Formats: sequence, C-alpha cells, structure tokens
Amino acid sequence: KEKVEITKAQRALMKVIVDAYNRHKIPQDVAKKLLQDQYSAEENFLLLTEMATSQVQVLVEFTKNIPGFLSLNHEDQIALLKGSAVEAMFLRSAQVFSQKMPNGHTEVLEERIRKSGISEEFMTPMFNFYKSIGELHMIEEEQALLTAITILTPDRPFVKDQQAVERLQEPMLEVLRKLCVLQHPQEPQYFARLLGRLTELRTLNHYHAEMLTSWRMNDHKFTPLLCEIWDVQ
Ligand SMILES: O=C(c1ccccc1)c1ccc(-c2nc3ccccc3n2[C@H](C(=O)NC2CCCCC2)C2CCCCC2)cc1
Repeated sequence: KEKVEITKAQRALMKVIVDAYNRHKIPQDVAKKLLQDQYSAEENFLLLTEMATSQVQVLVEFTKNIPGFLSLNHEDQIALLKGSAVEAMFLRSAQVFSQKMPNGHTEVLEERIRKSGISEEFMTPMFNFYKSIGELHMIEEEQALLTAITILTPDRPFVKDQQAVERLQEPMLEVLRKLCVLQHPQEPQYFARLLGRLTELRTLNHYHAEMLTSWRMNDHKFTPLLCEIWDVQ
C-alpha cells in the first residue's frame, strides 16, 4: 500500500491556492437572488452578465496568486485566462449549484435556471455536469486546486510556451492526487473521476457561444470584458 504524504512545500502551495481561492470567491448571492424571485429572460440575462463579469475579474485576481503565473510570457498569461474563463465560470456555477441548501431549495434553483432563458438543448449537458460535480462532494482544497489546474491547461489556443505551463500545472496535479488519496481512501479512482470532470468542462466550453446567442430574447448586451472573454458580438 503506497504511503502517501503531503510534504511541507506541497502544504504551503495548497495554502496559497486555497487562501487566494477563498479571498476571490464571488458572493454566493446569485443562488439567494434566484431563490427569492422569478425574473424575465432579460433580467436573468442581465444577472448572468453581471455575475459573469465580476467572476472574470475575480478569476484574474485568483490567477495572479498562482505561484509562477506572473513569470509566464505575458501573451501566454492572457491566452490561459481567455482559454479557461468559461470553464471556470461553469465550475463555479456547479459549485454554487451543489452547495448545501435547505430541503427543496436546490429543486427550486434548478427550476429557475431551467426557465431562465437558456435554450432547452443545453439543459441536459449543463445539469449533468452540475450533478456530477455535486456527487464528488469536493472539499474547498480540491475545488481551489481544480480551478487552478483548469487555468493552467497547457494546450489552450495560442499558448506559445506550453512546457512552462506544464511545469506549473504538474505540482498542482501531484498535490491534488495526494489529497484525493488521503481524503477518499476507499475510492482509489476519485482523482481520476475529478480529472474526468475537466474533460466534461471542455465540452461545455465548446458550445458556449451558441448557448449565449440562443438565450431566448433578442439583442443580447454584453460588457466589453465579456465580449473579449466570450468571443461574442
Ligand atoms: O448559458 C450560460 C452561459 C453563459 C456564458 C457562457 C456560456 C454559457 C449559463 C451560464 C451559467 C448559468 C448558471 N448556472 C448556475 C448554477 C447555479 C447558480 C447560478 C447559475 N448560473 C447563472 C449564474 O449567474 N452563474 C454565475 C455563478 C457564479 C459564477 C459566475 C456565474 C444564472 C444567471 C441568471 C439566470 C440563471 C442562471 C446558466 C447559464
């Protein structure tokens, strides 16, 4: 049986990532807001663009705290943020959806999202992802590391020095692997399941522009930041 131990350096790395993640978590209030009232497709779209805009700003701050990120080539820093922003938004949405709520609230939240204006065809893949994230019952260290690993994906479009990104992503993967073994001793496949979610995220990322433009309303307005990040308008 492999004796798994997290070294002092790995614990320090994890602390930096988790502290940055907690400092830069956008307020959970989107779930509360959605539970409070029903909104029109237009109001929901506005809420989404507001939430997503602040989440991108928060994501940039979190990313700047990833050890070594600011030493990467500047164009590559932009390429990594641009390439991971939608996935980070879905990962954060999944974590918001899966958070512990009083009985029946998750069902109401799901209903509100189903009726928010997103076109029908994307509901199944989106909620399948949310539920598969929920089933993992991730601790915050796992959530924070998974977000950092998503950002540090070497094969994003336009990344020039992929090896430099791999050198940053690998220690994160190793810490997460050890953490999974220690946290879920009965589930040797847990780490593999976690990484499998990143593959599912890429498929969601794949049709994000279509999800946005098919939002059941006309003249979708985006903030300049979202136009950059979401490749729309
Ligand atoms: O179609 C979507 C899209 C957007 C951009 C790119 C690609 C797809 C697309 C994208 C997220 C969600 C989505 N899934 C959620 C799960 C739980 C709670 C809220 C959720 N949301 C939206 C939201 O505010 N997300 C926040 C969460 C914090 C981090 C920033 C984002 C609201 C917006 C008001 C109406 C109802 C859903 C629902 C739909």
